[in-house]
Amino acid sequence: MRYISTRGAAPELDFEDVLLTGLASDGGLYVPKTLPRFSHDELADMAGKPYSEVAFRVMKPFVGDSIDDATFRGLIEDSYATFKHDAVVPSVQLGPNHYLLELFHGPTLAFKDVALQLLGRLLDHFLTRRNEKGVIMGATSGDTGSAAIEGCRHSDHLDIFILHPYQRVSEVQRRQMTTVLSDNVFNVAIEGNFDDAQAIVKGSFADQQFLNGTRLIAVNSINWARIMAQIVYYVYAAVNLGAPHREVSFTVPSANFGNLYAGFTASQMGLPVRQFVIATNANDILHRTLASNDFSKKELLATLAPSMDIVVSSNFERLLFDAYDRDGDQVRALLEQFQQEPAVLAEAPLARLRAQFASASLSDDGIIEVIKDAFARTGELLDPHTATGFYAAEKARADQTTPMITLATAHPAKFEDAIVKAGFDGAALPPSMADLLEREEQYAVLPAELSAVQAYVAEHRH
Ligand SMILES: Cc1ncc(COP(=O)(O)O)c(C=O)c1O
Ligand SMILES: N[C@@H](CCOP(=O)(O)O)C(=O)O
Repeated sequence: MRYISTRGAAPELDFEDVLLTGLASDGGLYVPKTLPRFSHDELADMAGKPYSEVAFRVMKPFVGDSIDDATFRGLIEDSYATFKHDAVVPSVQLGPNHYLLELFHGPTLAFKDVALQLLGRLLDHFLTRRNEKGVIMGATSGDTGSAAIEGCRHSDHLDIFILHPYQRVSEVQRRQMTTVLSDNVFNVAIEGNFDDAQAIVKGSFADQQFLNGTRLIAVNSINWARIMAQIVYYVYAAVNLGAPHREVSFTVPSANFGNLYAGFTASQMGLPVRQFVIATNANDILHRTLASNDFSKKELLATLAPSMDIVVSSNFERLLFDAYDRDGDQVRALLEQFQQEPAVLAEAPLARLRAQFASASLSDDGIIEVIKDAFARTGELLDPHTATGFYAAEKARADQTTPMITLATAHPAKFEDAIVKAGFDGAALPPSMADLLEREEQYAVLPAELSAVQAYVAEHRH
C-alpha cells in the first residue's frame, strides 16, 4: 500500500513511514493512494466474528507486508484485551432502529483508546525493529492525550509530549494525563485553546530542527494509522446489524473529524452506508460548511463538550481531497484561503458531500436537555459529546427505516460538569481510577508559542 499527500506535493510513503511520521512535508495529510474494497461476501463473512478478527481483516490491506500476520494479530489481540467489554465496542438499542455504539470501554474511557492502544504497540514494534527512538508530540482537547499516554508510555523508544489547553479540559481528563508520572511522559498546558496547541504540533512537523535529527511522530488523527484502526468499528457494528444485506447510517459527534473520516473510508471500501450525520457542539464549523457553505473560522468557544472545542478540523482536509476528486492543488488553494479569510466550497464538491452527509449542532443548553431527555426515554446516561450525536441522529436522519448507529465517544464519568448540570449526582469512575482525584499531578504551563514549546521539548527529551 502506498500513501499520498492531500496537497499532492510530498513524496509517496509506505505504511511504516506513514506510521512513523505526522504531517506530509507539503503540509498535507497522508491517505492511501488506492483504497482496498471488500466484496459483499467478505463483508457478510465478518458478521459474528470476534472484534480482533474483524480488525485484522480490515487493517491487513493497509499494513501490507510491513509486518507479518502472526505479529500483527498478536498486537491486535493485546490491544483489545485491555478493553473491559467482551465485545470491545458493544452496541445497545436506544429505540426503534436507533443503536448506540459504545466506544468507551478502553483504559481511558473514550473512543481514542481503540486506535491508540494499537498505535502505541505498532510504534514500539517498528522502532524496536529499527533500533530507533522517537519523540511524540500530540495536541489534545482532553481525550487523545490520556489515550496516547496510556498507549505509548511503556515503550522504551518513545518520549511523549502532550499539549492541552490550560483550564479547558475537564478535571478527570486533565488528571488522567497529569498523574502519569513516567520518565518519558511530559504534559504541557498551553495558555491558549486546542487550535493553538494543534498549530504548535503542526508547526513542529514543518520545522524539526529543534530535535536534531530525532524522529518526530504524531499520535493525533493526522497519523493515518489512527484512521485505519477506527475504520474497524464501523465495519464491525454494521455487519452485526445486517450489513451488507442492508444499509446502515451513522451519526458521529465530530470536531477534528478523524472519527467520521474513518467511517467515510469504510463506505468507500464497500460498506453500504445510507447516510452520515455530523454532530457538533456550538463550535459548528462542520455544520455551517455543510448546511450553508460557510467554511469560515469563528471564535473557539468553551462548551460543556470540551473535547469538541475545535475550529480548525484537521481531517476535514482528507474529506475535501475526496470531494475535490483528489486534486491536491485545489485542496491547497482552498485551505490557504481558509487560513486568511472566509472560504466557500465549489458547487460540485459541496453537492457530493451533501449527497451522503447531513449535520446538526447543539448548544450547551441543548446538551443538558438532551442528557435529561435521553435518560428519561432510554435509561442511558450519555456523555455531553454523545448527547450531540443523539440529538443530531433524531433531527437529521434521512429516514426511520435504515438502522441509525450513534457513536458513544466517551464515558459520562469524564464530564461531571455537564452531568451534574443535567440533574444527576455524577457518574462513577471505574475502580481502577477511584483515587484519581487524590493522585499527584505534574505538568508545565507554557505560552502558546511554537518556540517556547520546542525549547521545552528539546530540553526534556531523552
Ligand atoms: C469524546 C469525544 N467525542 C467526539 C470527538 C470528536 O471526534 P473527532 O475529532 O474525531 O471528530 C472527540 C475528540 O476528537 C472526543 O474526544
Ligand atoms: N478531541 C480530541 C482532539 C484531537 O483529536 P485527534 O483525533 O486528532 O487526536 C482530543 O480529545 O484530544
